[in-house]
Amino acid sequence: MSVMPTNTGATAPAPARPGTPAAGATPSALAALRRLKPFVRPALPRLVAGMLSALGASLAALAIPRVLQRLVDGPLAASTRTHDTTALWAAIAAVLALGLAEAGLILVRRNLVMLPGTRVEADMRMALFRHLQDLPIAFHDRWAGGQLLSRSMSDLGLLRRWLVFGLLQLVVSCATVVVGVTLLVTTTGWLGLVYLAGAIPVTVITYRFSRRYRVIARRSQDQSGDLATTVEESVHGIRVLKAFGRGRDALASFTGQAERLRTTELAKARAQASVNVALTLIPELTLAACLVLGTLQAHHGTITIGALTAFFATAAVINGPVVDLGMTLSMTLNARTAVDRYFDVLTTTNPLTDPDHPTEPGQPRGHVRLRDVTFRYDDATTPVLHHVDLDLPAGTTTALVGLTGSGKSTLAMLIPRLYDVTGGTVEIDGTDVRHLRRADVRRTVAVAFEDPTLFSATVRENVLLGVDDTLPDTTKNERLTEALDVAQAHFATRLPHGVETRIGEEGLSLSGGQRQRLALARAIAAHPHVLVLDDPLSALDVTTEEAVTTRLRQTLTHTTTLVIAHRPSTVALADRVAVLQDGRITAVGTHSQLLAADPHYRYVISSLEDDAARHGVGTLPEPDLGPGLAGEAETDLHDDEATGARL
Ligand SMILES: Nc1ncnc2c1ncn2[C@@H]1O[C@H](COP(=O)(O)OP(=O)(O)OP(=O)(O)O)[C@@H](O)[C@H]1O
Repeated sequence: MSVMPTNTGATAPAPARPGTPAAGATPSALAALRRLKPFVRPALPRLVAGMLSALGASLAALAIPRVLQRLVDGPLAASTRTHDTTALWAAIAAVLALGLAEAGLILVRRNLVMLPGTRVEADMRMALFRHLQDLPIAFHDRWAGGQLLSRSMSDLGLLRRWLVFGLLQLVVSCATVVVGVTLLVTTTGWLGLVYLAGAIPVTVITYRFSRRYRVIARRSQDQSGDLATTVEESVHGIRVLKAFGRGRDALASFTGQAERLRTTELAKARAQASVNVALTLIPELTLAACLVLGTLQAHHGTITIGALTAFFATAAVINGPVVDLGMTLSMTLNARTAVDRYFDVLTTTNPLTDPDHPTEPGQPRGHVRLRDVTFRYDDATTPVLHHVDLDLPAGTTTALVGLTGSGKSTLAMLIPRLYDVTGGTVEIDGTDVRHLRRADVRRTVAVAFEDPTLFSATVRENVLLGVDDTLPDTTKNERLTEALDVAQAHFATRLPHGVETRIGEEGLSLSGGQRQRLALARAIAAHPHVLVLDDPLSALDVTTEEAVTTRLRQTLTHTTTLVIAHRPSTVALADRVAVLQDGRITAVGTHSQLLAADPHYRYVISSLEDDAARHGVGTLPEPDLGPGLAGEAETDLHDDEATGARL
């Protein structure tokens, strides 16, 4: 059994992932180039100067055969009679000067294009990262991390190499071939036309190659992205794979993907090799035909020996770019695929944007209201939340309780507008969150998730992530100390460098409970008016949880808090409890009221208690249910169990 994802892109042309056009649907090469304009424009002067240097170098190379022709037909022929070598030395000096000019111009070209190439790459990378930060969670739900990684790293690397080398090579090669062939045709007539005839098969072959190679290049770059995703997921989930002894499966799956990529790379190399053979053979065969014709012409005196020498010297200069055309073309097609893949992401529009005319937030109080809220995930057919009405008065703490999959986390994510509702409204202090700037909403609402993400940064930087940068250091320090204290994260001060200790990638060097407490501290340090806690204490032991709960209760007096409770003891934080059942709020009240009146709540709490008892973590003290109610709860539990609705 394979535990690793199998990516369809490995065997077929680019799969039509959401937001990923298939290879055939990509824009024309010219349109693809036009998309680069905003990034390339600042670098254009240097790129053009580099291109002119390269053209100059190429013209110098093409001028050498002309000098040779004059040398052979003039001074060289004369010197055999007069023994005067002055003109010979002058011609040698001219060839040397042209050779030096060519080398110098190549050096200038390299220096000119290196800087703008790296600039364009860096700018495009930053633009992509900025866009990824801006795109909503719904986008990130759909896109695999490895695909985004390969687009921002290897694709942009390909593009840079093409800009600093491939593009110039392409332009210079075309110019060299056009100027060279024109020279051949105008100076040698029929001989030049025979050489030009070689262009017909070259054009047909390169056209076919381009069509074929484009598809393979897209497949290869998509497969690299899939492979990067697999590496990322398996490194991320290395503990699970090891714990379940699934290393071999992971390796087998990875090997399969790597093999498919290898097959694609081989197909690429084969396509390139066959075009290279053709592009080497055709000019050579053409030259052989020209040699026969040229020799005959020289024999009949219709062409001078100097002109024939110049013809072959010029043809040798043209042959270089023609032979390299396969490589230049494949570089261009790889870059074009990279551009397509890059813009697949960059042109993904963000439906979750700031309004054109945002409402200016007044003095925030933290009153949250969900009115008739319905929500459906993009890729789902049915809504997760149905006509949810929930009022969270300012300064109150509400626990959200429900069976697994009932939609608690989804509801919580609507408050900071991580998703937009599909129906109804989420309001903060009477204003629809969609009418506020996202920055204003996120300044008002802080979130701590069950699965805490910590960044490769110091404890201080992680905890102060949501704190206004412009605040004075003393205020920031106070916030840090208070947040660590409330979250019972005092361990942070005992780390080797205290709060300045860098914590490993995603905080992996810390325990689950320690990471959770730092994530909680981060939410508290932001001093939000609304705090959303998605089961933030699940990894804590009973004693620590109790200490955190006590401190939170003291601190949250002025904060509107919605806490998702997976453990009965977390419910103790709340003034009141809202019950979510299959995406509907079915009851709101105090813990005791609900225990007394709501069978589903009793079932949920009893399930949570079972779960907590199994894991040896906190339960709520038994409230006075009154005669008969405890038994009722038990009956309901059995009823629910009978229907299979088990937590
Ligand atoms: N990104 C997503 N795309 C599509 N469906 C999703 C997505 N996230 C969650 N769901 C679905 O929405 C439903 C509610 O999920 P949600 O995570 O909100 O439930 P929950 O009550 O928080 O569950 P739990 O207690 O297990 O955390 C589930 O059926 C889930 O499969």
